[in-house]
Amino acid sequence: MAPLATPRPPGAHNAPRPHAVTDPSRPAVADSQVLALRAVHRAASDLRRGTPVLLVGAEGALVVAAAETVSARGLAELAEAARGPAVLLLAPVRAAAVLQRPVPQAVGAAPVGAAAEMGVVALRLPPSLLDPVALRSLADPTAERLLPDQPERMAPPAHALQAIALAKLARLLPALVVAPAAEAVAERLDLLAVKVADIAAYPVAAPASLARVAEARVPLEDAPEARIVAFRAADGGIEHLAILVDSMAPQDGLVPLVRIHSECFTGDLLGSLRCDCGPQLRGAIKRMAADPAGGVLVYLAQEGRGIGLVNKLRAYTLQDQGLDTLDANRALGYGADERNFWVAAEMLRAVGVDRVRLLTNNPDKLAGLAACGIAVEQREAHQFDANGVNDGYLETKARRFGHLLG
Ligand SMILES: Nc1nc2c(ncn2[C@@H]2O[C@H](COP(=O)(O)OP(=O)(O)OP(=O)(O)O)[C@@H](O)[C@H]2O)c(=O)[nH]1
Ligand SMILES: [Zn+2]
Repeated sequence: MAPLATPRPPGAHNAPRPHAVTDPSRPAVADSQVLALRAVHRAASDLRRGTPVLLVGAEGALVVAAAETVSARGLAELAEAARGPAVLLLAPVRAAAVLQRPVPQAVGAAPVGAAAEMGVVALRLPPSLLDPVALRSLADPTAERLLPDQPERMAPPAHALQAIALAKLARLLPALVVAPAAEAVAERLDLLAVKVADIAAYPVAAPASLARVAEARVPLEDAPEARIVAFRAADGGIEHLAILVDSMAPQDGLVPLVRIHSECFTGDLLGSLRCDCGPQLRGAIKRMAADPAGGVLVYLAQEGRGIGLVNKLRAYTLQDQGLDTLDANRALGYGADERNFWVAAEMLRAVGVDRVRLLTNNPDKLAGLAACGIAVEQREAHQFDANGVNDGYLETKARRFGHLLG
């Protein structure tokens, strides 16, 4: 299926997009954009290390550290750079659990994708809670312990939403200890500064910078002519893969089968019975090889519907305590589905595909891909039987995510 491996000429696509995916040897990404992506990625890495970072915008600077990772040293740096008391930022559903009462934003039964998944709540922290163990307990519903004091609700500071967005990009729990910052002190402490506008732009700007970095023939059991193409964004983040599956009975001019598959370490590699990812992955490749149009499987490095493997394991713990897959995500402070479909759309265009027959049961994927400029000409159902363990998971996808059956 040679055309799949050849990028289309610019302008061949139906819908507008922010940037073209380019040859890595001739990056079309502006230097300023590379710097912005790099700053966001570095700030996310610092949060993961427990180091505070500075969020800078028109409304001043906020020094922030992730509640999950911050150490005593990080808290001391934060206190030194602060010019006001530290507060804890939490997603509304987590804040409601900590306060043991509803907060106005937390509408537990709201539909997927509703505004209830946005928002942030700020809590005043008494000194007894400014401690790494207490902060982890406040952030993580799977690590709760009895605390000496209760935090109180207050108005969130400027840049609070962007702080939550940065924690999510870092695949950390969206829970941050923050304070208004003295920029000069933060600079002296060598804390990294990132612009809030760059955090806001990142979900579209990073995929727009994807470049093909490697490509190889990898014969698969069900698709002997398969090729894998690797893509890397200018921030240096983890690579995404496109698996090009040639048809065993090719016919030119047909719309290819496409599957957007989010990484699932447990299901794809280990054969976990909690989900249906393994059968869907292997089944998609098999179907593509048998289809006259062949296909592309986009393998997104967005484990756990974009919350990361560690948070997915936490979500499993909560599911073992009785929550379903959707409420478990929300209890952690995440939305039901945090994936970024720009990544998939840019990769498809880069391999010459802008019209697809999408293998999915998920209506949000159809809409998400279409919103990123890919013409979804048809949906192909991609259902596998329940296995005795994932029955409740599949039932929740049908009932609460609106998955289409058949
Ligand atoms: N957060 C979370 N992610 C899960 C859970 N179970 C599976 N996943 C992740 O869900 C993703 C797989 O979703 P998809 O196969 O794209 O399924 P879908 O969105 O339900 O849609 P289709 O399979 O296309 O119909 C993978 O990244 C899995 O790691 C869970 O209980 N919680
Ligand atoms: Zn899975």
